[in-house]
Amino acid sequence: MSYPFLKGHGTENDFVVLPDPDGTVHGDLSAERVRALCDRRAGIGGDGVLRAVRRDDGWFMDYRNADGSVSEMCGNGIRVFARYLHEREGEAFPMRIQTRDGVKTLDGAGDELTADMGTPEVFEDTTVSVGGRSWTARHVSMGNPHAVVFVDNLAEAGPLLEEPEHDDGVFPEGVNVEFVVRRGEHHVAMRVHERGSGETRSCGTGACAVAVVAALADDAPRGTAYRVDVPGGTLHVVWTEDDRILMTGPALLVAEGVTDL
Ligand SMILES: N[C@@H](CCC[C@H](N)C(=O)O)C(=O)O
Repeated sequence: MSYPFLKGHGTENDFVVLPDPDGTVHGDLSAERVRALCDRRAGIGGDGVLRAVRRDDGWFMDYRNADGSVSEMCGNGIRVFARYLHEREGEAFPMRIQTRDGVKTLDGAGDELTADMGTPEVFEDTTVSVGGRSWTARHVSMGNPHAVVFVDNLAEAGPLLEEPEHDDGVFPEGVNVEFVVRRGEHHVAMRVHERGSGETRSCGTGACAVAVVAALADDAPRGTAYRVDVPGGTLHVVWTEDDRILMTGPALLVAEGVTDL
């Protein structure tokens, strides 16, 4: 069976978009099909899949990681999803998109879009380890789980070929781990190992979690804008007076076609 797809990315966190307005094309999208689509040699290639399903009350972003697992939210993905809805489905900004972490509002013009990512939850410190080396990490939820580690050098954690070890009691469903350095005032850079996708070029929810931890460490007033550099570009994050996280960054559609994968 052939079906349409598009390919897009936000700061080089890349996704296969699957239009499935009636929910009839992919049914219960299998983990096996997601893995085949995301395969960078035998498939289209991507860090995840964004399945677009129209519900009675609006569009739902059915996000899957490259290994076929489900996540609550994807910050770069939702900007790409909004770009798709705007350019191909005629949806106007601001637009509301349903996710497993509730409804998110997307707005913007031109190349950059802003996502209202909701209210962060900050928990106790925890520990993550790579290659026998351990760091203290701050546990932050942006709907999905993050462990944020400040380091002296982004190379410190090595190549991140495997999921960092973590406390399964704290993160029973796994965790996204960000390693972060300071670049200047309200300016940080990060690497990420994403749950279900490996080391990627960017993570939007991760950038939000990082900005939250940096703002707390800086005792920064609400409304302070943080620049977060990732290997694939730059995101800007603001923690607002009303306790919401606004993330701004690029979202591009770069290809489309049909596949029978
Ligand atoms: N790349 C995403 C996060 C995708 C989900 C994550 N891997 C998880 O399992 O929680 C982003 O931009 O936020």
